[in-house]
Amino acid sequence: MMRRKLVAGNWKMNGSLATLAELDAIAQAAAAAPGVDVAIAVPFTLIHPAAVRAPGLAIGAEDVHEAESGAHTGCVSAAMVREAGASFTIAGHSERRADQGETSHDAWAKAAAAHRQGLNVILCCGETEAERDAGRAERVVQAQIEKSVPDHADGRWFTLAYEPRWAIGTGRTPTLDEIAAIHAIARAKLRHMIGDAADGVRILYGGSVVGGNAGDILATDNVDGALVGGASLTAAKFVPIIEAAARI
Ligand SMILES: O=C(CO)COP(=O)(O)O
Repeated sequence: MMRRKLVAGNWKMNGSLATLAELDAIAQAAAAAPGVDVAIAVPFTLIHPAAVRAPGLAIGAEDVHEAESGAHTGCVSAAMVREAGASFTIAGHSERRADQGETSHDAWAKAAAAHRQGLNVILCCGETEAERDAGRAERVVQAQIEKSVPDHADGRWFTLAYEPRWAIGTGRTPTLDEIAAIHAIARAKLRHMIGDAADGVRILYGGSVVGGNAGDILATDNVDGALVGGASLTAAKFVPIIEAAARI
């Protein structure tokens, strides 16, 4: 099955109204790459101005609360980010697992809540360095997928991102064979859970993706795109990744 490549940025807790100017050149590059989908998740406060500034890009949230509304001080619902202009959200990012103690079950509940509001979802999984060193990477990822992928997930709204924690922000990446191995296992696990719909689900790789390694990573079996942190913050770094995807 042919899956369109998706290059997604994740600004994390970075960016400001001033840096939204980066979106202009990113939107231009996206328009010049009609075969590639381009998306950027930004802090809640930037969703609306980003969506207004770059209507040609998919703008998303980095997290949503699992409840629809209520007494959850400081939290933001899927309906709120959708109203602000988000078309998708990330769920289960490893930084939220580490910093906020989120579990795979939480990620599942957030993904389901986002889908109920019509948002697309990029759900993250990935092992720690200790888990990889102990030879447990495959089992950890399988267990995370088992617990966090909603039953009715399909490629129209659901994307999986494999982000080994030790590769995030470190400049270190797994080998292409290691990436291919985890992505194949993730695809098989999805197939076991959601059947043929698994063939339509994009599986992104994330962790130290930059212009220089994007071409090789994006050409790896079962890698349908990238989830990019640091290199998504400026057009100068992000556009070469979009261009690499367009050449595949
Ligand atoms: O966590 C990531 C994207 O969600 C990856 O971050 P870096 O690209 O900065 O390693």
